[in-house]
Amino acid sequence: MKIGEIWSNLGSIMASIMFVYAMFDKFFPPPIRRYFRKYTNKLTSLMYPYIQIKFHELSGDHLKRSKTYTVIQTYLSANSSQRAKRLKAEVIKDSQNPLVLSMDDNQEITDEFNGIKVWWSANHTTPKTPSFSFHPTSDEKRFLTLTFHERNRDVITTSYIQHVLEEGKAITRKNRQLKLYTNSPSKDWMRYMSTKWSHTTFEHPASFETLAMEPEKKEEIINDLLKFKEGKEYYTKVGKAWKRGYLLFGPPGTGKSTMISAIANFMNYDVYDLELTIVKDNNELKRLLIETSSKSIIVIEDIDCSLDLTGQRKMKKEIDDDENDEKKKLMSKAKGEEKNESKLTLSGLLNFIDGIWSACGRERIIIFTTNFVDKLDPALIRRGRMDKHIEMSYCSYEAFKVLARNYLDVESHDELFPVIEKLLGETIMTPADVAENLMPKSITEDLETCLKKLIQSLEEAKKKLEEEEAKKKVEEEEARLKEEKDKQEFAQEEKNVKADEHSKENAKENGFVH
Ligand SMILES: Nc1ncnc2c1ncn2[C@@H]1O[C@H](COP(=O)(O)OP(=O)(O)OP(=O)(O)O)[C@@H](O)[C@H]1O
Ligand SMILES: [Mg+2]
Repeated sequence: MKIGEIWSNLGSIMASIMFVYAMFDKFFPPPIRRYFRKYTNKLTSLMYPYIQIKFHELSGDHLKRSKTYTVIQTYLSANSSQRAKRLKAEVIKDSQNPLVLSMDDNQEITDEFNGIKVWWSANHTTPKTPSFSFHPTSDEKRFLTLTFHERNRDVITTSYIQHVLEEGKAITRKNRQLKLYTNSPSKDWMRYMSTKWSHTTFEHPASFETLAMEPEKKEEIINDLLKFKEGKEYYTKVGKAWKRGYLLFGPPGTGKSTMISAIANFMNYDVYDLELTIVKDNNELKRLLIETSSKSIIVIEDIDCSLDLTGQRKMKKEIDDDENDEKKKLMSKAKGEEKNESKLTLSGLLNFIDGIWSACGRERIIIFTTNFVDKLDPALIRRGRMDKHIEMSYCSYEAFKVLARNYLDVESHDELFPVIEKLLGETIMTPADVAENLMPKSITEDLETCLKKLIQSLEEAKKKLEEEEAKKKVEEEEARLKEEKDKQEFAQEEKNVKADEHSKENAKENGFVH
Protein backbone atom coordinates (compact mmCIF):
# COMPACT_ATOMS: atom_id res chain seq x y z
CA MET A 1 0.00 0.00 0.00
CA LYS A 2 1.28 3.49 -0.81
CA ILE A 3 2.15 5.86 2.00
CA GLY A 4 -0.35 8.35 0.56
CA GLU A 5 -3.14 5.81 0.93
CA ILE A 6 -2.05 4.94 4.46
CA TRP A 7 -2.24 8.63 5.33
CA SER A 8 -5.73 9.06 3.87
CA ASN A 9 -7.00 6.05 5.83
CA LEU A 10 -5.43 7.40 8.93
CA GLY A 11 -6.84 10.87 8.27
CA SER A 12 -10.30 10.24 9.65
CA ILE A 13 -8.96 8.37 12.68
CA MET A 14 -6.55 11.20 13.43
CA ALA A 15 -9.32 13.80 13.03
CA SER A 16 -11.43 11.98 15.62
CA ILE A 17 -8.43 11.69 17.94
CA MET A 18 -7.71 15.41 17.56
CA PHE A 19 -11.30 16.29 18.42
CA VAL A 20 -11.24 14.14 21.54
CA TYR A 21 -7.82 15.57 22.39
CA ALA A 22 -9.05 19.17 22.09
CA MET A 23 -12.00 18.46 24.40
CA PHE A 24 -9.70 16.71 26.79
CA ASP A 25 -7.21 19.60 26.81
CA LYS A 26 -10.00 22.00 27.71
CA PHE A 27 -11.67 20.13 30.57
CA PHE A 28 -8.90 18.14 32.36
CA PRO A 29 -6.24 19.55 34.80
CA PRO A 30 -2.46 19.55 33.72
CA PRO A 31 -1.23 16.49 35.75
CA ILE A 32 -3.87 14.27 34.19
CA ARG A 33 -3.17 15.78 30.77
CA ARG A 34 0.59 15.04 31.09
CA TYR A 35 -0.14 11.45 32.09
CA PHE A 36 -2.52 11.02 29.21
CA ARG A 37 -0.12 12.65 26.65
CA LYS A 38 2.53 10.03 27.45
CA TYR A 39 0.18 7.29 26.37
CA THR A 40 -1.18 9.12 23.30
CA ASN A 41 2.43 9.53 22.03
CA LYS A 42 2.97 5.81 22.44
CA LEU A 43 -0.29 5.10 20.66
CA THR A 44 0.55 7.41 17.76
CA SER A 45 3.95 5.79 17.17
CA LEU A 46 2.29 2.38 17.33
CA MET A 47 -0.23 3.34 14.69
CA TYR A 48 2.24 5.28 12.54
CA PRO A 49 5.75 3.81 13.00
CA TYR A 50 7.33 5.96 10.26
CA ILE A 51 9.98 8.64 10.50
CA GLN A 52 10.23 11.57 8.15
CA ILE A 53 13.20 13.74 7.29
CA LYS A 54 12.72 16.95 5.36
CA PHE A 55 15.30 18.47 3.05
CA HIS A 56 14.44 22.09 2.26
CA GLU A 57 15.31 23.72 -1.04
CA LEU A 58 16.32 27.05 0.49
CA SER A 59 18.62 27.21 3.45
CA GLY A 60 20.73 29.59 5.51
CA ASP A 61 20.13 33.25 6.34
CA HIS A 62 20.27 34.31 2.71
CA LEU A 63 17.98 31.52 1.62
CA LYS A 64 20.36 30.14 -0.95
CA ARG A 65 19.50 26.99 -2.85
CA SER A 66 20.72 24.15 -0.68
CA LYS A 67 23.41 22.01 -2.29
CA THR A 68 22.12 18.95 -0.45
CA TYR A 69 18.66 19.48 -1.97
CA THR A 70 20.13 19.71 -5.48
CA VAL A 71 22.32 16.65 -4.97
CA ILE A 72 19.37 14.57 -3.68
CA GLN A 73 17.25 15.74 -6.59
CA THR A 74 19.98 14.65 -9.02
CA TYR A 75 20.17 11.25 -7.33
CA LEU A 76 16.42 10.80 -7.48
CA SER A 77 16.23 11.97 -11.10
CA ALA A 78 18.77 9.35 -12.14
CA ASN A 79 17.55 6.53 -9.94
CA SER A 80 13.86 6.52 -9.44
CA SER A 81 12.17 9.66 -10.71
CA GLN A 82 11.36 7.98 -13.99
CA ARG A 83 8.90 5.83 -12.09
CA ALA A 84 6.89 8.85 -10.95
CA LYS A 85 3.65 9.40 -12.84
CA ARG A 86 4.01 13.16 -13.06
CA LEU A 87 7.39 14.63 -13.90
CA LYS A 88 8.83 18.10 -13.90
CA ALA A 89 11.35 19.25 -16.53
CA GLU A 90 14.14 21.63 -15.63
CA VAL A 91 17.02 23.04 -17.66
CA ILE A 92 20.28 22.83 -15.75
CA LYS A 93 23.22 25.06 -16.71
CA ASP A 94 26.67 23.56 -17.48
CA SER A 95 25.35 20.04 -17.80
CA GLN A 96 25.86 17.59 -20.65
CA ASN A 97 22.16 16.65 -20.47
CA PRO A 98 20.66 20.05 -19.79
CA LEU A 99 17.08 18.73 -19.58
CA VAL A 100 16.60 17.09 -16.21
CA LEU A 101 13.40 15.30 -15.29
CA SER A 102 12.42 15.11 -11.64
CA MET A 103 9.21 14.17 -9.86
CA ASP A 104 6.53 16.80 -9.69
CA ASP A 105 5.05 18.22 -6.49
CA ASN A 106 3.14 15.81 -4.27
CA GLN A 107 4.46 12.85 -6.18
CA GLU A 108 5.92 9.93 -4.36
CA ILE A 109 8.53 7.40 -5.40
CA THR A 110 10.21 4.50 -3.68
CA ASP A 111 13.85 3.58 -3.39
CA GLU A 112 15.58 0.54 -1.96
CA PHE A 113 18.81 0.29 -0.01
CA ASN A 114 20.19 -3.01 1.32
CA GLY A 115 16.70 -4.49 1.11
CA ILE A 116 15.14 -1.55 3.01
CA LYS A 117 12.33 0.32 1.32
CA VAL A 118 12.11 4.11 1.66
CA TRP A 119 9.72 6.69 0.22
CA TRP A 120 10.63 10.05 -1.23
CA SER A 121 8.09 12.74 -1.95
CA ALA A 122 8.35 16.26 -3.33
CA ASN A 123 6.27 18.78 -1.41
CA HIS A 124 5.78 22.48 -1.04
CA THR A 125 4.12 24.82 1.39
CA THR A 126 2.38 28.04 0.42
CA PRO A 127 2.30 30.97 2.85
CA LYS A 128 -0.95 31.37 4.77
CA THR A 129 -0.90 35.17 4.45
CA PRO A 130 -0.78 36.31 0.87
CA SER A 131 1.87 38.94 0.22
CA PHE A 132 1.18 41.90 -2.01
CA SER A 133 4.04 42.99 -4.17
CA PHE A 134 4.56 44.51 -7.58
CA HIS A 135 7.38 42.08 -8.20
CA PRO A 136 6.35 38.50 -8.73
CA THR A 137 7.85 36.52 -5.87
CA SER A 138 7.60 32.87 -5.13
CA ASP A 139 6.98 32.34 -1.46
CA GLU A 140 6.46 28.65 -1.95
CA LYS A 141 8.81 26.61 0.14
CA ARG A 142 9.83 23.38 -1.49
CA PHE A 143 11.20 20.38 0.27
CA LEU A 144 11.83 16.70 -0.26
CA THR A 145 10.58 14.29 2.35
CA LEU A 146 12.24 11.00 3.09
CA THR A 147 10.01 8.51 4.93
CA PHE A 148 11.17 5.21 6.40
CA HIS A 149 10.24 2.72 9.09
CA GLU A 150 11.60 3.62 12.49
CA ARG A 151 13.29 0.22 12.88
CA ASN A 152 15.67 1.27 10.05
CA ARG A 153 16.55 4.61 11.61
CA ASP A 154 20.28 3.87 12.08
CA VAL A 155 20.90 2.49 8.59
CA ILE A 156 19.00 5.29 6.91
CA THR A 157 20.43 8.21 8.85
CA THR A 158 23.98 7.02 8.50
CA SER A 159 24.58 4.82 5.46
CA TYR A 160 21.62 5.54 3.16
CA ILE A 161 21.74 9.34 3.26
CA GLN A 162 25.52 9.20 2.81
CA HIS A 163 24.99 6.89 -0.18
CA VAL A 164 22.44 9.24 -1.74
CA LEU A 165 24.73 12.27 -1.36
CA GLU A 166 27.79 10.49 -2.75
CA GLU A 167 25.90 9.03 -5.71
CA GLY A 168 24.24 12.38 -6.41
CA LYS A 169 27.60 14.17 -6.40
CA ALA A 170 29.16 11.55 -8.68
CA ILE A 171 26.26 11.88 -11.16
CA THR A 172 26.57 15.69 -11.09
CA ARG A 173 30.29 15.44 -11.80
CA LYS A 174 29.75 12.98 -14.62
CA ASN A 175 27.03 15.06 -16.24
CA ARG A 176 28.65 18.42 -15.90
CA GLN A 177 30.46 20.02 -18.83
CA LEU A 178 34.17 20.46 -18.41
CA LYS A 179 35.53 23.98 -18.41
CA LEU A 180 38.59 25.41 -20.03
CA TYR A 181 40.03 28.36 -18.11
CA THR A 182 42.66 30.76 -19.29
CA ASN A 183 44.27 33.73 -17.59
CA SER A 184 43.90 36.96 -19.48
CA PRO A 185 43.76 40.66 -18.67
CA SER A 186 40.10 41.54 -18.35
CA LYS A 187 40.25 44.38 -20.92
CA ASP A 188 42.73 45.51 -23.55
CA TRP A 189 43.48 48.79 -21.81
CA MET A 190 43.94 46.86 -18.58
CA ARG A 191 46.78 44.72 -19.84
CA TYR A 192 49.11 46.08 -17.17
CA MET A 193 46.75 44.99 -14.45
CA SER A 194 46.42 41.55 -12.90
CA THR A 195 45.15 38.74 -15.04
CA LYS A 196 42.02 36.78 -14.22
CA TRP A 197 40.73 33.35 -15.10
CA SER A 198 38.02 33.40 -17.72
CA HIS A 199 36.40 30.25 -18.98
CA THR A 200 34.56 28.57 -21.77
CA THR A 201 33.19 25.05 -22.17
CA PHE A 202 35.80 22.42 -22.84
CA GLU A 203 34.65 20.29 -25.74
CA HIS A 204 37.77 18.65 -27.15
CA PRO A 205 36.83 15.15 -28.34
CA ALA A 206 40.30 13.61 -27.78
CA SER A 207 40.42 10.41 -25.79
CA PHE A 208 42.95 7.70 -25.04
CA GLU A 209 41.25 5.50 -27.64
CA THR A 210 41.94 8.06 -30.37
CA LEU A 211 45.42 8.99 -29.14
CA ALA A 212 48.09 7.46 -31.34
CA MET A 213 50.91 5.96 -29.32
CA GLU A 214 52.30 2.56 -28.36
CA PRO A 215 49.66 0.56 -26.44
CA GLU A 216 52.04 -0.28 -23.53
CA LYS A 217 52.97 3.37 -23.06
CA LYS A 218 49.31 4.38 -23.19
CA GLU A 219 48.41 1.68 -20.68
CA GLU A 220 51.13 2.88 -18.35
CA ILE A 221 49.81 6.46 -18.41
CA ILE A 222 46.20 5.33 -17.88
CA ASN A 223 47.25 3.21 -14.89
CA ASP A 224 49.22 6.10 -13.46
CA LEU A 225 46.17 8.36 -13.74
CA LEU A 226 43.85 5.77 -12.19
CA LYS A 227 46.23 5.25 -9.29
CA PHE A 228 46.34 9.00 -8.77
CA LYS A 229 42.55 9.34 -8.85
CA GLU A 230 42.09 6.67 -6.22
CA GLY A 231 45.04 7.87 -4.16
CA LYS A 232 43.28 10.01 -1.56
CA GLU A 233 44.16 7.78 1.41
CA TYR A 234 47.58 6.97 0.01
CA TYR A 235 48.63 10.60 -0.34
CA THR A 236 47.37 11.32 3.18
CA LYS A 237 49.28 8.31 4.50
CA VAL A 238 52.59 9.34 2.96
CA GLY A 239 52.03 12.99 3.92
CA LYS A 240 52.10 14.36 0.38
CA ALA A 241 49.82 16.94 -1.25
CA TRP A 242 47.40 15.15 -3.55
CA LYS A 243 48.83 16.33 -6.87
CA ARG A 244 50.93 14.97 -9.68
CA GLY A 245 53.14 16.59 -12.29
CA TYR A 246 53.56 15.42 -15.87
CA LEU A 247 56.17 16.67 -18.30
CA LEU A 248 55.26 16.04 -21.94
CA PHE A 249 58.14 16.55 -24.31
CA GLY A 250 58.73 15.88 -27.97
CA PRO A 251 58.83 17.53 -31.40
CA PRO A 252 55.91 19.66 -32.64
CA GLY A 253 52.90 17.66 -33.83
CA THR A 254 53.50 14.56 -31.75
CA GLY A 255 50.33 14.96 -29.68
CA LYS A 256 51.28 16.77 -26.48
CA SER A 257 48.25 19.07 -26.50
CA THR A 258 46.04 16.19 -27.67
CA MET A 259 47.28 14.14 -24.72
CA ILE A 260 46.26 16.94 -22.30
CA SER A 261 42.72 16.92 -23.71
CA ALA A 262 42.59 13.13 -23.47
CA ILE A 263 43.67 13.29 -19.82
CA ALA A 264 41.05 15.97 -19.04
CA ASN A 265 38.28 13.88 -20.60
CA PHE A 266 39.49 10.70 -18.95
CA MET A 267 39.75 12.24 -15.48
CA ASN A 268 36.71 14.51 -15.93
CA TYR A 269 38.79 17.48 -14.72
CA ASP A 270 38.59 21.14 -15.71
CA VAL A 271 41.62 22.56 -17.50
CA TYR A 272 43.44 25.75 -16.45
CA ASP A 273 45.63 26.83 -19.35
CA LEU A 274 48.14 29.16 -17.71
CA GLU A 275 49.74 31.75 -19.99
CA LEU A 276 52.92 32.54 -18.08
CA THR A 277 54.12 35.37 -20.31
CA ILE A 278 51.36 37.68 -19.12
CA VAL A 279 51.67 36.88 -15.42
CA LYS A 280 53.16 39.99 -13.79
CA ASP A 281 54.86 38.59 -10.75
CA ASN A 282 55.09 35.75 -8.27
CA ASN A 283 52.21 37.12 -6.23
CA GLU A 284 49.92 37.09 -9.22
CA LEU A 285 50.95 33.52 -9.95
CA LYS A 286 50.09 32.60 -6.36
CA ARG A 287 46.71 34.32 -6.61
CA LEU A 288 45.88 32.51 -9.85
CA LEU A 289 46.81 29.23 -8.20
CA ILE A 290 44.54 29.88 -5.23
CA GLU A 291 41.66 30.59 -7.58
CA THR A 292 41.87 27.21 -9.28
CA SER A 293 39.53 24.49 -8.13
CA SER A 294 40.21 20.94 -7.02
CA LYS A 295 39.93 18.13 -9.58
CA SER A 296 41.64 20.16 -12.24
CA ILE A 297 44.60 20.20 -14.59
CA ILE A 298 46.92 23.20 -14.65
CA VAL A 299 48.71 23.39 -17.98
CA ILE A 300 51.76 25.44 -18.94
CA GLU A 301 52.43 24.86 -22.63
CA ASP A 302 55.85 25.40 -24.19
CA ILE A 303 57.44 26.10 -20.84
CA ASP A 304 60.80 26.71 -22.52
CA CYS A 305 59.36 29.65 -24.45
CA SER A 306 57.23 31.05 -21.63
CA LEU A 307 60.04 32.60 -19.64
CA ASP A 308 63.79 32.65 -19.61
CA LEU A 309 63.63 30.32 -16.67
CA THR A 310 66.79 28.51 -17.60
CA GLY A 311 68.74 31.69 -18.22
CA GLN A 312 68.11 33.29 -14.86
CA ARG A 313 70.06 30.63 -13.04
CA LYS A 314 72.75 30.22 -15.64
CA MET A 315 73.47 33.90 -15.80
CA LYS A 316 73.90 34.15 -12.03
CA LYS A 317 76.45 31.38 -12.11
CA GLU A 318 78.26 32.89 -15.04
CA ILE A 319 78.64 36.16 -13.23
CA ASP A 320 80.26 34.50 -10.24
CA ASP A 321 82.66 32.62 -12.45
CA ASP A 322 83.49 35.33 -14.86
CA GLU A 323 84.68 38.79 -14.00
CA ASN A 324 84.31 39.96 -17.54
CA ASP A 325 83.14 43.59 -17.51
CA GLU A 326 81.19 43.28 -20.71
CA LYS A 327 79.09 40.49 -19.31
CA LYS A 328 78.53 42.38 -16.06
CA LYS A 329 77.18 45.29 -18.00
CA LEU A 330 74.89 43.01 -19.96
CA MET A 331 73.65 41.35 -16.78
CA SER A 332 72.78 44.57 -15.04
CA LYS A 333 70.90 45.66 -18.14
CA ALA A 334 68.98 42.40 -18.20
CA LYS A 335 68.25 42.72 -14.50
CA GLY A 336 66.92 46.22 -15.01
CA GLU A 337 64.61 45.01 -17.74
CA GLU A 338 63.48 42.14 -15.63
CA LYS A 339 62.59 44.53 -12.83
CA ASN A 340 60.44 46.61 -15.15
CA GLU A 341 58.82 43.87 -17.18
CA SER A 342 58.22 40.84 -15.06
CA LYS A 343 59.01 39.85 -11.54
CA LEU A 344 58.03 36.30 -12.18
CA THR A 345 61.00 34.16 -11.29
CA LEU A 346 62.01 30.55 -11.50
CA SER A 347 61.75 30.22 -7.74
CA GLY A 348 58.21 31.68 -7.96
CA LEU A 349 57.30 29.01 -10.44
CA LEU A 350 58.93 26.28 -8.37
CA ASN A 351 56.90 27.44 -5.38
CA PHE A 352 53.79 27.44 -7.53
CA ILE A 353 54.34 23.79 -8.32
CA ASP A 354 55.22 22.37 -4.98
CA GLY A 355 55.51 25.14 -2.44
CA ILE A 356 53.23 25.38 0.54
CA TRP A 357 50.53 27.17 -1.48
CA SER A 358 50.29 24.40 -4.01
CA ALA A 359 48.51 22.28 -1.41
CA CYS A 360 45.50 24.65 -1.39
CA GLY A 361 43.39 22.32 -3.49
CA ARG A 362 43.15 18.61 -3.90
CA GLU A 363 43.38 16.15 -6.73
CA ARG A 364 45.31 18.34 -9.10
CA ILE A 365 47.50 17.58 -12.06
CA ILE A 366 50.13 19.98 -13.35
CA ILE A 367 51.32 19.49 -16.93
CA PHE A 368 54.25 21.16 -18.66
CA THR A 369 54.89 20.73 -22.35
CA THR A 370 58.08 21.49 -24.21
CA ASN A 371 59.79 20.79 -27.51
CA PHE A 372 63.23 21.04 -25.92
CA VAL A 373 63.50 19.17 -22.67
CA ASP A 374 67.26 19.81 -22.42
CA LYS A 375 66.69 23.55 -22.25
CA LEU A 376 64.81 23.34 -18.95
CA ASP A 377 66.32 23.92 -15.55
CA PRO A 378 66.78 20.55 -13.81
CA ALA A 379 65.14 21.94 -10.67
CA LEU A 380 61.95 22.57 -12.61
CA ILE A 381 61.55 19.05 -13.86
CA ARG A 382 62.96 16.99 -11.04
CA ARG A 383 60.77 14.11 -9.80
CA GLY A 384 58.40 15.37 -7.15
CA ARG A 385 57.70 18.44 -9.27
CA MET A 386 57.31 16.72 -12.59
CA ASP A 387 56.74 13.18 -11.38
CA LYS A 388 56.34 11.54 -14.75
CA HIS A 389 58.23 12.45 -17.89
CA ILE A 390 56.42 11.34 -21.03
CA GLU A 391 58.16 11.42 -24.36
CA MET A 392 55.87 12.01 -27.31
CA SER A 393 57.78 10.74 -30.29
CA TYR A 394 57.47 10.31 -34.04
CA CYS A 395 54.79 8.00 -35.38
CA SER A 396 55.43 4.31 -34.87
CA TYR A 397 53.59 1.53 -36.71
CA GLU A 398 51.38 0.92 -33.65
CA ALA A 399 50.51 4.61 -33.51
CA PHE A 400 49.77 4.60 -37.25
CA LYS A 401 47.27 1.74 -36.75
CA VAL A 402 45.36 3.87 -34.22
CA LEU A 403 45.26 6.79 -36.66
CA ALA A 404 44.15 4.50 -39.52
CA ARG A 405 41.31 3.25 -37.33
CA ASN A 406 40.34 6.82 -36.34
CA TYR A 407 40.53 8.38 -39.77
CA LEU A 408 39.64 5.55 -42.15
CA ASP A 409 37.91 2.92 -40.00
CA VAL A 410 40.42 0.33 -41.15
CA GLU A 411 42.17 -2.26 -38.99
CA SER A 412 44.46 -3.83 -41.58
CA HIS A 413 45.33 -3.94 -45.28
CA ASP A 414 47.27 -6.93 -46.58
CA GLU A 415 49.06 -5.05 -49.30
CA LEU A 416 49.60 -1.48 -48.05
CA PHE A 417 50.02 -1.84 -44.27
CA PRO A 418 53.31 -3.81 -44.56
CA VAL A 419 54.71 -1.12 -46.91
CA ILE A 420 53.81 1.58 -44.40
CA GLU A 421 55.31 -0.44 -41.54
CA LYS A 422 58.60 -0.75 -43.43
CA LEU A 423 58.70 2.94 -44.35
CA LEU A 424 57.91 4.05 -40.79
CA GLY A 425 60.94 2.03 -39.67
CA GLU A 426 63.14 3.79 -42.20
CA THR A 427 62.03 7.39 -41.83
CA ILE A 428 60.40 9.75 -39.31
CA MET A 429 57.04 11.47 -39.52
CA THR A 430 54.96 13.11 -36.78
CA PRO A 431 51.50 11.70 -36.00
CA ALA A 432 50.14 15.12 -37.08
CA ASP A 433 51.57 14.62 -40.59
CA VAL A 434 50.44 10.99 -40.78
CA ALA A 435 46.94 12.05 -39.71
CA GLU A 436 46.88 14.80 -42.33
CA ASN A 437 47.74 12.29 -45.08
CA LEU A 438 45.16 9.81 -43.90
CA MET A 439 42.31 12.31 -43.85
CA PRO A 440 40.19 12.09 -47.02
CA LYS A 441 40.15 15.50 -48.69
CA SER A 442 37.23 14.89 -51.01
CA ILE A 443 34.35 12.47 -51.40
CA THR A 444 36.20 10.72 -54.22
CA GLU A 445 39.15 9.75 -52.00
CA ASP A 446 38.72 6.24 -50.71
CA LEU A 447 40.71 4.16 -48.26
CA GLU A 448 43.38 3.05 -50.73
CA THR A 449 43.90 6.56 -52.11
CA CYS A 450 44.57 7.85 -48.59
CA LEU A 451 46.95 5.01 -47.71
CA LYS A 452 48.82 5.50 -50.99
CA LYS A 453 49.00 9.24 -50.30
CA LEU A 454 50.65 8.43 -46.98
CA ILE A 455 53.07 6.00 -48.66
CA GLN A 456 54.07 8.69 -51.13
CA SER A 457 54.67 11.21 -48.34
CA LEU A 458 56.68 8.66 -46.40
CA GLU A 459 58.80 7.91 -49.45
CA GLU A 460 59.41 11.62 -49.96
CA ALA A 461 60.29 12.00 -46.29
CA LYS A 462 62.65 9.03 -46.59
CA LYS A 463 64.33 10.54 -49.64
CA LYS A 464 64.69 13.87 -47.88
CA LEU A 465 66.12 12.15 -44.82
CA GLU A 466 68.60 10.21 -46.95
CA GLU A 467 69.63 13.40 -48.75
CA GLU A 468 70.04 15.19 -45.44
CA GLU A 469 72.08 12.31 -44.08
CA ALA A 470 74.24 12.23 -47.21
CA LYS A 471 74.72 16.00 -46.97
CA LYS A 472 75.59 15.67 -43.31
CA LYS A 473 78.10 12.96 -44.14
CA VAL A 474 79.70 15.15 -46.80
CA GLU A 475 79.84 18.06 -44.36
CA GLU A 476 81.34 15.83 -41.67
CA GLU A 477 83.91 14.51 -44.15
CA GLU A 478 84.74 18.05 -45.22
CA ALA A 479 85.08 19.12 -41.61
CA ARG A 480 87.31 16.09 -40.92
CA LEU A 481 89.53 16.85 -43.93
CA LYS A 482 89.76 20.49 -42.94
CA GLU A 483 90.70 19.54 -39.40
CA GLU A 484 93.35 17.17 -40.73
CA LYS A 485 94.69 19.86 -43.05
CA ASP A 486 94.72 22.39 -40.20
CA LYS A 487 96.56 19.90 -38.04
CA GLN A 488 99.14 19.25 -40.77
CA GLU A 489 99.58 22.97 -41.36
CA PHE A 490 99.95 23.55 -37.67
CA ALA A 491 102.52 20.76 -37.38
CA GLN A 492 104.40 22.15 -40.39
CA GLU A 493 104.36 25.64 -38.86
CA GLU A 494 105.67 24.28 -35.59
CA LYS A 495 108.38 22.43 -37.49
CA ASN A 496 109.34 25.60 -39.31
CA VAL A 497 109.48 27.61 -36.09
CA LYS A 498 111.65 24.97 -34.48
CA ALA A 499 113.93 24.80 -37.52
CA ASP A 500 114.17 28.57 -37.48
CA GLU A 501 115.04 28.60 -33.80
CA HIS A 502 117.60 25.85 -34.36
CA SER A 503 119.34 27.69 -37.18
CA LYS A 504 119.36 30.88 -35.06
CA GLU A 505 120.99 28.99 -32.21
CA ASN A 506 123.60 27.50 -34.59
CA ALA A 507 124.40 30.89 -35.98
CA LYS A 508 124.79 32.25 -32.45
CA GLU A 509 127.16 29.45 -31.53
CA ASN A 510 129.24 30.08 -34.65
CA GLY A 511 129.46 33.76 -33.80
CA PHE A 512 127.46 35.05 -36.75
CA VAL A 513 125.07 37.03 -34.56
CA HIS A 514 126.08 40.41 -33.16
N1 LIG B 1 49.61 11.12 -30.88
C1 LIG B 1 48.58 11.62 -31.58
N2 LIG B 1 47.39 10.98 -31.61
C2 LIG B 1 46.37 11.48 -32.31
N3 LIG B 1 46.43 12.60 -33.01
C3 LIG B 1 47.57 13.29 -33.02
C4 LIG B 1 48.70 12.83 -32.29
N4 LIG B 1 49.71 13.70 -32.47
C5 LIG B 1 49.23 14.66 -33.26
N5 LIG B 1 47.95 14.42 -33.60
C6 LIG B 1 47.12 15.27 -34.48
O1 LIG B 1 47.91 16.37 -34.87
C7 LIG B 1 47.41 17.61 -34.43
C8 LIG B 1 48.49 18.37 -33.70
O2 LIG B 1 48.83 17.70 -32.51
P1 LIG B 1 49.14 18.44 -31.13
O3 LIG B 1 48.66 19.84 -31.17
O4 LIG B 1 48.66 17.59 -30.03
O5 LIG B 1 50.72 18.44 -31.17
P2 LIG B 1 51.74 19.06 -30.13
O6 LIG B 1 52.70 17.99 -29.78
O7 LIG B 1 51.01 19.71 -29.03
O8 LIG B 1 52.49 20.16 -31.02
P3 LIG B 1 53.22 21.49 -30.53
O9 LIG B 1 54.51 21.10 -29.89
O10 LIG B 1 53.44 22.25 -31.79
O11 LIG B 1 52.30 22.19 -29.59
C9 LIG B 1 46.25 17.30 -33.52
O12 LIG B 1 45.16 18.09 -33.85
C10 LIG B 1 45.93 15.84 -33.77
O13 LIG B 1 44.85 15.74 -34.65
MG1 LIG C 1 50.77 21.71 -28.43
